[in-house]
Amino acid sequence: MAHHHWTNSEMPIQDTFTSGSGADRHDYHETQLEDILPVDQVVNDTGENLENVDVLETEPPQAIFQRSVLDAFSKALQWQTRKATFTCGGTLPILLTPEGRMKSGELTPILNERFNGQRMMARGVAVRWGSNGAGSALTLPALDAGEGEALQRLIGDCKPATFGRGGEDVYDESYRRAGALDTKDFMTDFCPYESGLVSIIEQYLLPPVAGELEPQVERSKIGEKYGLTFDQEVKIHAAIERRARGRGDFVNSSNVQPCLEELQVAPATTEEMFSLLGQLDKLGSGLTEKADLLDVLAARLSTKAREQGSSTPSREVGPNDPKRKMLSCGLRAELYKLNVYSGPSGVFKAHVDTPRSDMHIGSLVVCLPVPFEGGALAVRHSGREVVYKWGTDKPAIRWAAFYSDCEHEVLEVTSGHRVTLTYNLYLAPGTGLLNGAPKCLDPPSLPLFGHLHKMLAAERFFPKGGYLGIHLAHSYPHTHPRLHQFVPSMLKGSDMALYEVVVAMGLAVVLDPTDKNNLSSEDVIQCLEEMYKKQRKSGGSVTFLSKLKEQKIKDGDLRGEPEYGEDDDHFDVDNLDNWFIFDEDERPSDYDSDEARERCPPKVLALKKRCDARTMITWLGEKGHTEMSETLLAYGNQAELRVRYSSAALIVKIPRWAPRQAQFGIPATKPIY
Ligand SMILES: O=C(O)CCC(=O)C(=O)O
Ligand SMILES: [Fe+2]
Repeated sequence: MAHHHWTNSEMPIQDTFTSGSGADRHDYHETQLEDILPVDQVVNDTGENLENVDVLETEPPQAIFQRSVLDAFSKALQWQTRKATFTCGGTLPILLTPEGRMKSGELTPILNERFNGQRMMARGVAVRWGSNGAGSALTLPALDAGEGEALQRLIGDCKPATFGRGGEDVYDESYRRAGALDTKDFMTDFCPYESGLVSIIEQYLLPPVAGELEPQVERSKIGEKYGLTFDQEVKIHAAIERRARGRGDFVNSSNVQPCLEELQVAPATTEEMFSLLGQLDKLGSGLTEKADLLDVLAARLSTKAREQGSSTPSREVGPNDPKRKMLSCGLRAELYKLNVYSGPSGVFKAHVDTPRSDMHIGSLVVCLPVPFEGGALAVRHSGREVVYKWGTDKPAIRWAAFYSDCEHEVLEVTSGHRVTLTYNLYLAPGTGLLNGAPKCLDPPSLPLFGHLHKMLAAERFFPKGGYLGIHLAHSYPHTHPRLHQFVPSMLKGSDMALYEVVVAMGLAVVLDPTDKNNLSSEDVIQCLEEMYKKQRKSGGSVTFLSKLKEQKIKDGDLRGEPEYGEDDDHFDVDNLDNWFIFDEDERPSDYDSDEARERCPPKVLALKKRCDARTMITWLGEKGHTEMSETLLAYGNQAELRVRYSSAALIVKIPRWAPRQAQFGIPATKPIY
């Protein structure tokens, strides 16, 4: 077969421009709207399937249909991000000029604009392979006969591609007919970060909280009612569900005790246990309602947690803790293989990729600009399918990413060569892998470090110590109703730099959301003081980060309480004294005292505490976003998706001069690093 390669005349520039906006951009098959709806929610135009006759009388069928479609859609957005978007893909057009490929760095903004803002590759993709002294190089798209020959060589140098079956790598042409190179045998200058692919995939495939990649537990009101953490709620549901199989709304009463024991909330005495069992199964029918059991378990678990107070298990996030997943907000793409599927019968039948670790969440396939026919990539999840048809007749890089548990398949390549790079996608702490990961960044190199160091080394700067509140420059979005704690790994740009510097200095710091009244959490000062004490005791900042994390995730954050001031609407913060029923001279020094509790509504006390905390803090900078912007996608009165942007501040404890002198008291003339 004569090798096909692109020439400049075949590929005029104008053509390249139009290829991105025409039909060619949508040549993958998109899921129909009906596919999104659970079967029982698909309603025909006449509304015949609807049970609710009342609605039928007052609303035209069309409106009912529309509403149910939108309802289902917004539900999907809310709870099933994971299912609604299981894959995404796109095109990176390669710009060819009459002179051939452009050199890197020659793209102009005008060209970008003409291309609908879509990113373009101005240069080809280079691949180098072969052993020492016998290496070859190739740039794709292949523009002349020489490059065409090099491509043939690359294909010839690939090894037959195996795949995993029954725990071992096997070669079976009826299942996979392809060639492959290992990462140790080739190099490429294609970079999924540089081209913007990783950011795009992060945006589409990473849910707001990566913990949602875990199987979803239907949210119950119970968690909120009893102030349970997410983990506690999951445990309760799991304990009950495991014993309720096939019994609808009930569990066998004989299962109540095992549930209580599993959650370590069983009554201490037999009498108590009997009374509890009697309470749950009043009729002695042998069946207990799930809802009742849920309530009892939740109540007992929450009481127990309260009794144990601050001695609850550490919330530290270790390297193997599943919470690490929740705190991840970035992706890392790791090059895995170069694959070649050649016509007429290159194929990889339906399979699921082997998970490489528990942080492995998906795969990225990048199809290099080599012409071929057939060879579509089909990706499936929950009975839905997206087919990427990439038979490239234009020099472009096509790509697709999908979750690990998606079945996928490369349909038969009928002619040409389908050359792909595959990447494993891993959850990572955040853009740039800054926080928590071994750092390549040296905080003293940040200009801020010098500034802050100078301040701390001056005796006249807070000689008696104090608290510094620094408003963050960016605001941070939250879409999860409960898991909206701030984590350092979310921080962007200058905020991240500030945080890194403060931590590197060994200062006690709290990352705290501020509400619309500009108030911090009520225990922010207490939290800083505890942290400072612990640091002094341990004699340094080595364990500092994990300590911070431990304290930062507070129960309130996990409880889904309206943390950001919604509830404070009833209180006029400036005139709080109207609510505060003590006289000036008889104010209790301790808000937690019994006296204070007796005479003040708890909300007022908490608010007062926050107001007072505020006056103890010296504030720097402007509050980033003065109001919470809320995007509300609501239809009817139930399902809604909210994105909240919240401001936050870093609150730093400045130690008194004496301890500070020991730490920072170097002469101002001496260079800092
Ligand atoms: O090359 C492709 O399109 C995908 C290959 C694949 O599924 C794999 O390597 O696991
Ligand atoms: Fe695969």
